[in-house]
Amino acid sequence: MSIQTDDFDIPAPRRVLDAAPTSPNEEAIERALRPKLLDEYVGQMKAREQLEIFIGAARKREEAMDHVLLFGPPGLGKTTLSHIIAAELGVNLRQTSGPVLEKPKDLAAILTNLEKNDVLFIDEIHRLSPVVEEILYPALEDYQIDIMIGEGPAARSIKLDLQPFTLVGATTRAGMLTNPLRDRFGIVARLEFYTAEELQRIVTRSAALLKAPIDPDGALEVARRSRGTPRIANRLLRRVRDYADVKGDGRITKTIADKALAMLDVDPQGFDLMDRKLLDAIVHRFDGGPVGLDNVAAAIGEEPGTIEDVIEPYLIQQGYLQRTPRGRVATLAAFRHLGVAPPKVHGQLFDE
Ligand SMILES: Nc1ncnc2c1ncn2[C@@H]1O[C@H](COP(=O)(O)OP(=O)(O)OP(=O)(O)O)[C@@H](O)[C@H]1O
Ligand SMILES: [Mg+2]
Repeated sequence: MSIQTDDFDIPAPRRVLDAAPTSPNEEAIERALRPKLLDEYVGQMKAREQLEIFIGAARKREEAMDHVLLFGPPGLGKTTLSHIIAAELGVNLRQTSGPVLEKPKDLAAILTNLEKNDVLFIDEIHRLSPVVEEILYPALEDYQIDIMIGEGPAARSIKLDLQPFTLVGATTRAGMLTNPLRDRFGIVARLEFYTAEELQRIVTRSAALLKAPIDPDGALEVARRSRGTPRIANRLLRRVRDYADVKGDGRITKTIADKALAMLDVDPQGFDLMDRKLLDAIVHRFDGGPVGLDNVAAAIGEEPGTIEDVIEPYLIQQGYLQRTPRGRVATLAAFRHLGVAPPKVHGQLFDE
């Protein structure tokens, strides 16, 4: 990638449409762009409506809110929402993640330090180890934990009371949560991909924060090509701003956005090389499918987990790909997108 970026000391990301943060620098910028209150949080009406009610009720009763599970593809605003929940409740947020909590005592230390009605945010909660998960159950249910004191024959278990608290768990893979854990969340919110209009609002807001002048059409162009994902929208905005500064007068117009995004290999559908590679493999190498996940993964040299969590969800939501019991199937839209004539006999899979 040859354009100048504001994080030029760090290698260019492998994928400009990567839904995960691509550098520590980017995480810092994200924090600055993160909405702080529910009112500034764009879209996700369903999740927001639910949360507004539960937050309001908890505040009124001065109680801890019920535990919340947030799930959805990366970059849709799970971490942002967890911060907002704590801010709206007017309590502290303690943040940790599944893989960081190696031993029960790691979690016990955090739990016993929580103050009344605090929010504990556990990111990647599907990666909690079973022994850690075990001590979470009574904590969630009765605000109590059992901890072991001493070792060997002298070891004994004691019960400790905790302050009431709210667990906010985030995951990209709700299917990987154990049933007992999933059952302990009173509020389950699934985050959806954003519409172009919602992303346009996010881009416009971010541009204002970055002091980058932008036309509504320019913002919409960035929005349309961001795979329905705010993190990507904010990243593309920064790249487009660089382009506007170097090749134009700094203003982000539709034309500038178009040119910058074409240079970044983001096509008008918002697909990037990885998306096209996946569709291409299914269409050309597997005749449109059905093909098993592992086979496509091997064909394009990508982890099956990445395909499943990061690449596929958007293609499925946009109607370019279907997950069937027999494997992945490219739709007519995918054939058209690649400019390939669909197979003649295509049965009901191609109902549109
Ligand atoms: N609803 C929203 N309105 C405005 N900006 C948003 C919204 N959701 C997310 N963002 C922006 O997108 C960025 C990424 O969001 P966030 O870090 O919350 O995603 P995430 O779902 O936690 O991703 P991951 O799965 O990788 O942890 C944030 O920095 C924020 O600026
Ligand atoms: Mg996150």
